[in-house]
Amino acid sequence: MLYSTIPAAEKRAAFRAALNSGELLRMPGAFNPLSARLIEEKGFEGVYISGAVIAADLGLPDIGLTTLSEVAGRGAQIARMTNLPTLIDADTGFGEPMNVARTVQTLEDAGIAGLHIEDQVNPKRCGHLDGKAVVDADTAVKRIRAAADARRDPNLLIMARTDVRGVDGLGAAIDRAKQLVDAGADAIFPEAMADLGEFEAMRAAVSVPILANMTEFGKSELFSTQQLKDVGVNLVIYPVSLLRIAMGAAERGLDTLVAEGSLKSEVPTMQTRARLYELLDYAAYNAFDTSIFDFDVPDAR
Ligand SMILES: C[C@](O)(C(=O)O)[C@H](CC(=O)O)C(=O)O
Ligand SMILES: [Mg+2]
Repeated sequence: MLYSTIPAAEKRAAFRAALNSGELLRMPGAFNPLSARLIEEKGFEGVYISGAVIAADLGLPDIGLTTLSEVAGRGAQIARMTNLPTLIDADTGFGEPMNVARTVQTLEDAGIAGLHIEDQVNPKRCGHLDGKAVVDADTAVKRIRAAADARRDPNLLIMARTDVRGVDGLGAAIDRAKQLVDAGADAIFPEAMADLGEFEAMRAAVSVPILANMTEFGKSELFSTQQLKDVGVNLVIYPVSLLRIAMGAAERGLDTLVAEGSLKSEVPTMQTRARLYELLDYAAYNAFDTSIFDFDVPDAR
């Protein structure tokens, strides 16, 4: 009931320990707060909070239109739903290095366990699209340094994402990743890797944990968890997958309603009321209520 029972600092410490365990952490993207609950219940190790999903949820393309307040607000709503660590997409950090510092503190206050900041220029775009541009090394390093210096909880994970692979190739992406680690990045998100060999090369080049982005309809093939584990990837995200699944189902349901005039044939595909209430832990709220009002006052009548 009321969800997360673990303070943010403990989630961050657990996230750090898990990242160093040698296991592959699987973090599907929660497309709303309740889905974080589902992710936890199904046995995943963490919850990802995608910038593309937050933007799409607001009916916006993922080109840096969302604000820090919107992202932190949604991040807090999702983080409070789960005892798992959450990793949030902080895009380019919402401005200059000073803004990045504020972003880090705001997301820390939102109860997030880790965040990633990328080296694209503003306006940014999805890392799997063509025509991206990146900032120079000096600016990218300043963003990460500002982020690392700003956190108050040393366990807040600062992950540097580099989009250089899609612009200047793998060699340049590896050089950039090394600079970002030297600047204080605790982990590297190499965006738009072409194949497993590229992940392997990145793994060999840096000493910190690395992330694989298994977003559909992108530049990377959808590798299995075993394949990613075998090349030494530490964390895998499925950022937009649950949104795509849910929106696909919503669209099919609406088509059925139009075609058949009722949703009767869709009912077997729906989450039942009982299952929804189970996820919400509805029964516990009833019990809580009872414990408040179930008392005996002999002289009250
Ligand atoms: C990971 C990502 O940054 C996101 O916002 O979820 C996106 C995902 C996507 O658009 O498929 C990305 O740039 O890869
Ligand atoms: Mg993003």
